[in-house]
Amino acid sequence: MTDPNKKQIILAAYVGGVNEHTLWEAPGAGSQIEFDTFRHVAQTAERGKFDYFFLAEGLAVRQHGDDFFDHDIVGRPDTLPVLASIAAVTEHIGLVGTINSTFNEPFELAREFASLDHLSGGRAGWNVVTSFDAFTGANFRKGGYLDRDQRYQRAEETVRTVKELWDSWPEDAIVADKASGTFIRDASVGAFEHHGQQFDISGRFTVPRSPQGRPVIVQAGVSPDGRNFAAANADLIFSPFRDREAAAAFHADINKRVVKWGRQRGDVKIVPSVNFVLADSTAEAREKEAEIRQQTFTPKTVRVLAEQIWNRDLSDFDLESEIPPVEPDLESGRFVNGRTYHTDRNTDVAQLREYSQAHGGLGLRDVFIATRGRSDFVGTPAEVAQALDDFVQEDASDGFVVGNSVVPSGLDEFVDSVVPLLQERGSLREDYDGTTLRSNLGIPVPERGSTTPAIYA
Ligand SMILES: Cc1cc2nc3c(=O)[nH]c(=O)nc-3n(C[C@H](O)[C@H](O)[C@H](O)COP(=O)(O)O)c2cc1C
Repeated sequence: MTDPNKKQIILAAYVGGVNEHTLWEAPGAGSQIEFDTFRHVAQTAERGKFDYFFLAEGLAVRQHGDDFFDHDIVGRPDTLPVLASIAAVTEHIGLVGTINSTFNEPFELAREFASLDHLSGGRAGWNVVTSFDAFTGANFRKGGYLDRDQRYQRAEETVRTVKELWDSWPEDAIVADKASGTFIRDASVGAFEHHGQQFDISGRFTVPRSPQGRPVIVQAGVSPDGRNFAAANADLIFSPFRDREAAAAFHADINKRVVKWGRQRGDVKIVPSVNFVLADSTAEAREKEAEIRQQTFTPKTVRVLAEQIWNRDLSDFDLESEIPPVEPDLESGRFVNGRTYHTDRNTDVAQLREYSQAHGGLGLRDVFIATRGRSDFVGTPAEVAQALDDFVQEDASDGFVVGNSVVPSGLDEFVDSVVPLLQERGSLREDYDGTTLRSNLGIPVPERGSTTPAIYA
């Protein structure tokens, strides 16, 4: 039974594509691109009454020297066809896709998500990202990679324009009266006009108002600009803050910004990305988690991560037994093409050396195993259910985007063992109460024509 005195936990199932957290060689791991993989995760999540199924987006293949990461190719199919196919084999679960706002036109985005909303009966959501892969822009004729303020300027106007397009059809525009031969009530439906800094467009929008009116808007990005953009424009934030203290600080900060931008506290739900390890006893779960870290940091992965930090070829060094005794290359262009490097390379290397020395001269691989890639919720199902519940009730978040290192079968045990305990605790629905993603999330449909404050205007 849901308990009216408790916050209800939002749950999403995450398929992020293959990266160093995905144990693609594990016995339970399947293809990262075949339909059955996505179907399995989505249907399992729906069995667990999750709010939505969630896909990340990677638009460029990461490169390492002259080599590329084969993982990226087999783990990043295009988001929208996957979600549309999943709409056909699920009934209730929301379908949220990550799409970059720099490289797409509002007209295309509005059409795609409104169409998904129609096909799924009101279950579509768009995770608006601006991307941290600077080299992504090289794939596109227009847009390129923009500075952060420009990226968010474009994101804001893109989202505003998309909402205008979604709102261009009134709910009652289609009459479809066979007797009189009247299909559309008023010949002006769908008319739009937007004249802004980024877009100067006018015409007729081609997709009638969709079941949610406006599909759910999600955001991921944590700079002050990203936070303001989300606070003013989004319904939900996909957050990277999984540590309780950092998550609570982020939750409080976002809610302050939400109020600053004229909305109500709680209008923007925050869901961090988390993973879990379950076993019959705490000790067993910890052992299993340590084993996963051993498997995660394969020699190949360690070398790529190290070369990303050092920004140079490290093939002459034995990373099993030493920390490379060379300094990072601060001058050359990026040796590993992937995520923009945000922290200071010298500081990162100094910290790795310090940890190694403090622990009897560990090699780099063991330092990574000891310090990185820890799972967030480790224990028995009862321990994990309690920890998840406390996290939400104490306002560190409003729910979780749950991922697992084994795709697609990793989610099964969570749904079979943790979900019933959350339901028993009164923090998770026993069945879907709404028919749309918005109604299940408790996020009302904004009034047609309503606007959000413009931060970058
Ligand atoms: C939790 C999280 C997930 C993200 N997922 C994606 C993604 O799937 N694809 C992508 O291109 N960018 C993704 N991003 C990148 C963000 O869109 C953003 O560009 C990046 O965090 C830098 O933004 P910031 O300057 O506001 O921090 C993600 C960011 C976060 C924090």
